[in-house]
Amino acid sequence: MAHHTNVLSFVMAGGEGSRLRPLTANNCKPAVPFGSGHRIVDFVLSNLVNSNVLANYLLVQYKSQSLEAHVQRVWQAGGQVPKRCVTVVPPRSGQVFQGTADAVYQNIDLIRRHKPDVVAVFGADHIYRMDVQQMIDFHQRSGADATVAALPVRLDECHQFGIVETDGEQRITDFREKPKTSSPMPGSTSHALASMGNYIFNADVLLAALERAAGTGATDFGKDILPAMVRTHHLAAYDFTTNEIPGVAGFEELGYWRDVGTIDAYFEAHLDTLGAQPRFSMANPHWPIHGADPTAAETAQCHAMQSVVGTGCSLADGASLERSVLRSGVVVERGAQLERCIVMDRARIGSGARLRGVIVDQDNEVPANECIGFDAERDRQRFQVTDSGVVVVPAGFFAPRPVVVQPARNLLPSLPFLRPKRGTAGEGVGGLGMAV
Ligand SMILES: Nc1ncnc2c1ncn2[C@@H]1O[C@H](COP(=O)(O)OP(=O)(O)O[C@H]2O[C@H](CO)[C@@H](O)[C@H](O)[C@H]2O)[C@@H](O)[C@H]1O
Repeated sequence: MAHHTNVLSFVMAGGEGSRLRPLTANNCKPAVPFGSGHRIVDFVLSNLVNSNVLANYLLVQYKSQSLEAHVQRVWQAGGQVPKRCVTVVPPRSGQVFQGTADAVYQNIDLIRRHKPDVVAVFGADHIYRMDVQQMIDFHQRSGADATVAALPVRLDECHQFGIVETDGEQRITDFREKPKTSSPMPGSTSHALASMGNYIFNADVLLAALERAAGTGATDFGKDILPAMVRTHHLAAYDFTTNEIPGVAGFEELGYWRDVGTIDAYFEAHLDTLGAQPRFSMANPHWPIHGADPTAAETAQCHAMQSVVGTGCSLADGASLERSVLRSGVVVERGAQLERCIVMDRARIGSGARLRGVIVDQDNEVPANECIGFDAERDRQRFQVTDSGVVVVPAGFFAPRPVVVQPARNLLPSLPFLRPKRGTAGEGVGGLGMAV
């Protein structure tokens, strides 16, 4: 039965995340922070590990340093999750992953070595809960060669997704990657069935498909492999809306799933997690999202005024928070007001500052009485502002004051080589992400 199925997973974490700029200036997309203590990659990894899939390979390439450090701390050290349940795999030196299928092809030896029954190929960029075992059960029951997880999306969003058509019995009859237009799915006038970028393959089918594709320029599952497989194989669509997660509250959105590929989608998904009756609750003990510092949830976190506050934050008298997320070590000085804001680790908000609809990235000390999010014209002159008016203060914009090491003045003239270049100690702090 499915629970004894040997599963190997590849999690695709090599995306550049260009539409999340400037948040991806120092992080790849899966490493971008989410909520008060997580990173985006924690959702897919929690889903796999909670589903008892314990052999997971995370395929990385761009700006993967912060991702690797995070995976090492949370997913390899043991503690919250079984030890070494995730292995990070960058391309071999001098190589790049040309696309998702090429990334798996370059690691085909892992499939040969593990000899799994099925291979799960999952994206790393989404906010959701999913019991992967239920998808594997469905895959095996339907007798498919490969199964694509799918859910309805609005027709005007179809150009962002792989769109599947089925015969009504969950067998895929057509797969088109990001089509300009789509027709609605049966029984709907407004929605079509989209691929979530999560696939289950029978291992032998995947091996053969990758070998066949190699050298033909077919490098991507969505663009090349799946559309071709529809004609030669039995492909099934797994209906994500039937996936059942324990502990989901009645007020939450059924089948919550968000592609946080743009700043607006990323910002909205944060708001979805806030309040007493969130659309998506971060605190479900039956299906935990691992990755945050455990003390964050227990001791330092408070939900006052529909906000979350990460570990080691400090809020001065009269500071006010509304529908906001503070990550760890954030300082909000006296009288500062934050409304609908995401403040990244260790940023400081000066006294009396007023921020509304703002993402403050790391390495910022917002000056006292600064005002952002109230004057769109002025904001646009200084910052990136999204279509829905979210302002992004990039890392290092309000550079923290460097720590100046006082040189021993009387020694300097005779020992010029000791003269600190613009404050030695400040270099590490002030030197980060200073391009803006
Ligand atoms: N060269 C590479 N090496 C390793 N990892 C890489 C990679 N390039 C991208 N990735 C990762 O693979 C996943 C898919 O990203 P892609 O950019 O390939 O496709 P996209 O998300 O646009 O569409 C996909 O996901 C949507 C759902 O969001 C589907 O509808 C659509 O059919 C599907 O192609 C992401 O997690 C990304 O980080």
